Amino acid sequence: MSDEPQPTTRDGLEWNDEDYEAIIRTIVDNDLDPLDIAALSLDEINAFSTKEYKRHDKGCRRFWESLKHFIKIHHVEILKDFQRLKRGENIIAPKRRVLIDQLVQAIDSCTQGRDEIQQFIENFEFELSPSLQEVIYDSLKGNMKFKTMKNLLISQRLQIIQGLGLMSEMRFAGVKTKANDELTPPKANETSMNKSSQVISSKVDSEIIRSKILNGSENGLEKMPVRGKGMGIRTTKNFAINEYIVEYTGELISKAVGYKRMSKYAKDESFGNFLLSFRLMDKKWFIDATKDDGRLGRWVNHSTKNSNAKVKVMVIDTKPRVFLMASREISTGEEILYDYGERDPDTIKNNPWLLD
Ligand SMILES: C[S@@+](CC[C@H](N)C(=O)[O-])C[C@H]1O[C@@H](n2cnc3c(N)ncnc32)[C@H](O)[C@@H]1O
Repeated sequence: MSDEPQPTTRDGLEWNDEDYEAIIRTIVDNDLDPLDIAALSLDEINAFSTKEYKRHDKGCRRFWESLKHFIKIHHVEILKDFQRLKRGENIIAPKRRVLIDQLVQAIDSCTQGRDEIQQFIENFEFELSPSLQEVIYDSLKGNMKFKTMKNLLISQRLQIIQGLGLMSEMRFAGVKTKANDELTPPKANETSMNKSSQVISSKVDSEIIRSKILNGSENGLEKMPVRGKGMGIRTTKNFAINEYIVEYTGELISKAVGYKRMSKYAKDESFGNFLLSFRLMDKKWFIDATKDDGRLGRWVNHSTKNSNAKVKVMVIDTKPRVFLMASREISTGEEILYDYGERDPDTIKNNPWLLD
């Protein structure tokens, strides 16, 4: 029996053969890894989207639904088509345009959840390899029917395809929540979901960031004492908006291990508060920077009102790397500050500096 996909409607969603083929052919011609766009397991996608879209309005539910289908089909068929082309066979592509149109309409009809979708897309700006970004962008830009999507991709730097999962819910986890020093598990960070999207100027940016992370770049920063806060980090050069600042390095640990350490550290103030939690693929992770590795990320202090940096994640060689990026222009001599994302009233009551 042939394993060719049937050129029929699937789940009521049709595809445009030519665009799909263009993408697949470029993947093959450029010797790209199709796993770049099909790296997620269906279980992960299902778990994530089922949970997430419940929280959104109708339009946003459609967005998540459509995105789920989109990636689902990529999983099964892109890999098959890739293999077919490698064998010199033709692709019999299913029709794909309608699905993309549905995505666009879903985005357009979103109301309350629109910011979250924008944030979602922004969070993926580093997830696709630059070469693949170009492939997808080139495939989309020639087709006026994709105008809305195109504009969105240009302004937000695409990331619709590999998508689901990198909802970066960052916060420091070890903040004491009660007088008896118990800790509550971190909650979702609503603020980070609502941060305004910033245009990333070009695909080159993600390459630069990747290389800065790999090189351990800490240019333009110095550690200094800050009154009432212990140590902090300030700039020795100007930073442009969206410029990479520093990686938050430490030990990457699972949620379970993270909670154990949180309890342990809460009992002894000498451990400080260097546990940062984030979400990736619907799983919570922690970076434990308790041990001073000489890097500067762990020394950056918090501000809700005057932050000039935001937390981002880039997956490099399957490992999530958390880093700070300038959320506005930063002048020489300014302290780097970002919002730790803690919103629990009890925690804030016991740590009033969180209102800064
Ligand atoms: C990741 S550490 C940052 C480095 C820290 N300042 C130090 O010297 O160890 C987080 C801790 O810094 C302190 N901190 C961060 N932001 C602060 C602020 N805005 N005001 C006062 N203390 C702050 C709190 O004690 C917090 O638990």
